[in-house]
Amino acid sequence: MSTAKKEYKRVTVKSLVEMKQQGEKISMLTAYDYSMAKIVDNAKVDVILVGDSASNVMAGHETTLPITLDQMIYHASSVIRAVKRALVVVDIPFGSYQSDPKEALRSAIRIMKESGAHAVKVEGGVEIKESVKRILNAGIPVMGHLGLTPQSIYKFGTYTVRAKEKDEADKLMDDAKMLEKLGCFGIVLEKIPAELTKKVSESISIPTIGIGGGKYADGQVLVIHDLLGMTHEFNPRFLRRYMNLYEDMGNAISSYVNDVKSQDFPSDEEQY
Ligand SMILES: Nc1nc(=O)c2c([nH]1)NC[C@@H]1CN(c3ccc(C(=O)N[C@@H](CCC(=O)O)C(=O)O)cc3)CN21
Ligand SMILES: CC(C)C(=O)C(=O)O
Ligand SMILES: [Mg+2]
Repeated sequence: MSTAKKEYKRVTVKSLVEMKQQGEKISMLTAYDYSMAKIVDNAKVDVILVGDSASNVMAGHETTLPITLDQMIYHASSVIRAVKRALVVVDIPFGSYQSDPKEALRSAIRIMKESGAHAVKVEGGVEIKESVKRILNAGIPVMGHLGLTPQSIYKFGTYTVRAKEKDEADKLMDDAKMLEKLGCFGIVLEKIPAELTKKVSESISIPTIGIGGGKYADGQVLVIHDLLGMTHEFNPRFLRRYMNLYEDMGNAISSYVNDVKSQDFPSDEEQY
């Protein structure tokens, strides 16, 4: 859209709001470890999310519920060591902010202090209003997350599209406006109709970041393992795969096994 794009040496929460004002779309991806974060940051992704999806893709759990605050801090510390440019946002995991605002602030402070992250993300709207306020009051930037909120999967039972009905859509709009008013710097909109994303994005001045939220979001986020094709049984419509690493890595590893078995590896040149 805009012609002369500004170069960002370091992306800050202010840069993201500026990008929205300039009509420059925001790119966001997950990373959970040092090596991957280095590649993602070098590719100039604007925001790196240390997502609680680590519970699925790193630990093999079925949902995001089991991952702990200590485990999130471990992932976030590894990512932070690699990152020079991106803004690093960390999911506060399930059970570390829902009980009360003081617990929420304690969890956010632990993440910031022990990992060196730049911001935190929490799921939900009016239900967690006081917690969001408390964290923001401590000077910690907060990103919201509305629509499909995986930490409350058992309330719904399925990962179907959210906010198709008017009452749910109205609540989402109210929640988005509330999060903006409180001072959040952005909101993830997961798996909701594109038209609702459009309405929300036009109604607030902070950027919306979609995952299955359609083309009108101010930015897009995906789980890195999905984009690279390392996950092969996860096939939602919103996912665009740029590689087939599950297959390619499998083939490379099979070749290694064959070379070891056939004594092709190591060769004379590969020994001392
Ligand atoms: N690998 C991975 N990628 C993700 O995007 C992701 C995770 N894990 N774990 C945490 C959450 C869960 N998320 C999800 C989970 C399922 C769907 C989904 O669309 N699932 C089904 C459809 C289910 C239905 O319609 O009932 C699909 O089509 O795969 C979307 C986002 C997004 N997050
Ligand atoms: C899918 C994104 C938005 C997320 O919350 C995660 O990766 O945990
Ligand atoms: Mg998450």
